[in-house]
Amino acid sequence: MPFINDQVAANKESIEVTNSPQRLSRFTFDPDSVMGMLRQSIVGQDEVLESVGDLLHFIKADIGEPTRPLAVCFFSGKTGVGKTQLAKLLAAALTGKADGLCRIDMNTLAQEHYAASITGAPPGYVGSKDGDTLFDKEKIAGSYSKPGVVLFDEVEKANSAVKRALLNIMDSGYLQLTAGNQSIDFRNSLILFTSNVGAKEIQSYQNRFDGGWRKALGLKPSRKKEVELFNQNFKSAFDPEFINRIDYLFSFNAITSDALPSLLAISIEDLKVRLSKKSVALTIEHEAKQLLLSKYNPEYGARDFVRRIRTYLEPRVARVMNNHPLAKELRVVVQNRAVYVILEGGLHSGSEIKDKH
Ligand SMILES: Nc1ncnc2c1ncn2[C@@H]1O[C@H](COP(=O)(O)OP(=O)(O)OP(=O)(O)O)[C@@H](O)[C@H]1O
Repeated sequence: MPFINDQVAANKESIEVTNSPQRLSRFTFDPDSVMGMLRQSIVGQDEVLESVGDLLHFIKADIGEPTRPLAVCFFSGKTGVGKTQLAKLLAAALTGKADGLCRIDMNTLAQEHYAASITGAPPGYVGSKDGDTLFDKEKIAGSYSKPGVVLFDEVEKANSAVKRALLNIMDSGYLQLTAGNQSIDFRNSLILFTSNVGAKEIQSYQNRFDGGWRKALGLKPSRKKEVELFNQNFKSAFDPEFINRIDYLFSFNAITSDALPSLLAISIEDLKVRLSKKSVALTIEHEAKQLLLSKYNPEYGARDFVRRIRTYLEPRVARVMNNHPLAKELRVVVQNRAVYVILEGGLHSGSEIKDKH
């Protein structure tokens, strides 16, 4: 069965708009504003975002099957490329709450006996009467005007009992707890899975182009071969029953150096917002940005870059703030190939933090 995103792409040309009475969706989110926010926050994933736009319009129009979740999406890609970040931002935008996402880490459910935490304890066990599970029912249910959003992280690590429970959710929009007297309704939920499946194999294929004769000849990894590698690993990690119930497949790109300036800009903006709450303004000179950009190893994804910026820059800013409690404006500069945080106006003495890297 083709994925919905393929079908949408194929049908785009042929869909005709007819004059009809005004239709008001029960959902209050505006797909275009959500997309605007996502484009400002997620970098290097243009194809993914394009399909997210389709997904949002599909949900807003409320034309899905009423006996299934609103949509089932699978986010694939290597570590630290924005899968969880996109899930969190989507959840915040759709639910209107910063912590709107119900997140289940499948890694912790890898062993058979932990399956009870997803399906509820079997009769006779602790928790069986209450139907205790890892699910947050309110976040899953959402409300009449807001979808619920559920993320199953690292789904390939779930054991087969948990995967069977997931099939039920994807199929009928319900999870019957083992206790028997309770169920969880996912029919108003957007279901997201994340997985690193195939990422290692794609990375080692790409690494072959980093040196040797392939590099000398200017050869680049082929996208077709990468898709092939993903499909092989995807099919061996998941049963056809599972794959057939996925509506949207989002394949996240590795973060390349082209995306770094935008990623740096997002990190700086984020820091500035936090500093503004302490009445401090921050300016970062161009040379300092260039030096920060040079500290990236693409192997570890955007997460590594963002973490480096935080652990490199933020303690230096913090130290100057603590030493100068009245300082209102700070500047990040480069001198002798080292980053310094100084008080605006060049009050160097006692205000510099020397680059230790
Ligand atoms: N494409 C991106 N655009 C903007 N920020 C990103 C992107 N990718 C990663 N980040 C940053 O890196 C952090 C980690 O990314 P995220 O948690 O989304 O990784 P992931 O793809 O889910 O990886 P994993 O499979 O290891 O969970 C995010 O909190 C965010 O700050």
